[in-house]
Amino acid sequence: MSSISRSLNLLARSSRSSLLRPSAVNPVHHVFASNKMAARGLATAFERTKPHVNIGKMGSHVQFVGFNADLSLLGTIGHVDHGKTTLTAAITKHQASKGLASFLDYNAIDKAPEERKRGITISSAHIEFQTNDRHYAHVDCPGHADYIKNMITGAANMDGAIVVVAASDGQMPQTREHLLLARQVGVQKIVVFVNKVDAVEDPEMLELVELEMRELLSTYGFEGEETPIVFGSALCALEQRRPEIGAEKIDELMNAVDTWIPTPERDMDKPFLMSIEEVFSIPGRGTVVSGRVERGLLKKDTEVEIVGGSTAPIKTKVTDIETFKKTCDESRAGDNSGLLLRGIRREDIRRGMVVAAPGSTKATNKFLVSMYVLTEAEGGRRTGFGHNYRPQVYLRTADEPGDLTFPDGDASRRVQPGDNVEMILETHRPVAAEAGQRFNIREGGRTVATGLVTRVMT
Ligand SMILES: Nc1nc2c(ncn2[C@@H]2O[C@H](COP(=O)(O)OP(=O)(O)OP(=O)(O)O)[C@@H](O)[C@H]2O)c(=O)[nH]1
Ligand SMILES: [Mg+2]
Repeated sequence: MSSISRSLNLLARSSRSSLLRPSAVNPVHHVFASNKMAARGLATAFERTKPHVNIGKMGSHVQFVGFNADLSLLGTIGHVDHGKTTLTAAITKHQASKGLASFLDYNAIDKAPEERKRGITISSAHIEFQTNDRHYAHVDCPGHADYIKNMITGAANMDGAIVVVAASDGQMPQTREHLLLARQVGVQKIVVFVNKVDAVEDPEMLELVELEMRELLSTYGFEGEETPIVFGSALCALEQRRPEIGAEKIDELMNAVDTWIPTPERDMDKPFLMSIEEVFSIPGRGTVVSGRVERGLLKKDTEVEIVGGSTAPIKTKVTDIETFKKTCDESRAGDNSGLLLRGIRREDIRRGMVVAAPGSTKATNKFLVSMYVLTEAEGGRRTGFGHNYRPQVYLRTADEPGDLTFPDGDASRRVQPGDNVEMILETHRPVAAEAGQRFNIREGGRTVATGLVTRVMT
């Protein structure tokens, strides 16, 4: 058995590593995990070993070959009565006329009130449509706390959202609340649909709504200046009247969504990243790091960076790769690999750092995060916590002391088990993480909260 193999065997025996992976610790019931919309997230994990598994599951959607690779998850958000459900129905109707969706009428989307009361808001999510470029799963967002919890703790990331704002009212309290919600569930890109333009006479009113929306988007950390804004009438589109503000505007909206919201990349297509679980020194050869490859592909004799621990990455080259006890020329997403690093001393490397394609990730220690705080029944704390809470943060294989504060600095505020909360997380040493990264907060052997990085702050 070669020396790298020995390291990998040790790795396999160390249950510590896999146990601490966010997905494994997460005791929260994932509604999303059983949902079709999680298909993309799950598929990336399954694809490599069972390439056919998802196709059978698609049922009536078998015609959408490559479903999982390019499925984007979208949501409609916005103030009550501004037209979210009407717009969703109008989109399915318009795309259905091109053979790109099945039409769902308003009532099929707007589920029964008792269902809402029980909080099964996710069941309204079985909306799908295609554009010329993409396949979308769509949620008519309820803005319910359970839903936010599912998005924070679940496997699926929402790729983008359409915020609907009625031209007749302009932005309203829930417009703001839902933008915050979108940020909390990790949405990075938003498209605005200014609805009900049929009910507005004065073009200056539309300009005002646009101005206000751009400002509001920037306030919530979205790209207010560049965000596409489409003016139209969902009702006209649904009733097939006045195509210049109806059907044509749905086309414009679909175009905006296709171009502004990035296509989710498959793990294999992303830049290489492996979070280090173990570090070994092999006499006569050098330092080997091992772990599970999260994304991308690495060939032998390629330059990489070791990121984490400090802000400056360590540049090195991988001179040998071993996967599943065999020396090989490459390592790819899903593999457990050992990588031999040129000219690196063992003491310079620690578990929790990542091996990444040069320039693809940075180490930071300040993040805006969303968290779901576990209840005692879910294994969490009995009592809440407040400003300056200092737990242990588990992010990928990193395990760092952290400091949690409220963005508004309110030292009197407390978070209770069962809450969704937005906080600023500062880790003692910088860690490699991007928006969308999931992590866990633990203290005294229990998981206190599970979270999602929504913005990198430094
Ligand atoms: N004039 C006009 N009315 C519209 C338009 N779009 C929607 N409406 C009307 O606005 C009302 C609310 O529309 P919904 O689609 O239910 O609004 P919603 O945002 O889903 O509302 P909630 O789910 O209750 O938050 C309905 O009476 C719609 O017919 C439009 O383009 N023009
Ligand atoms: Mg609605």
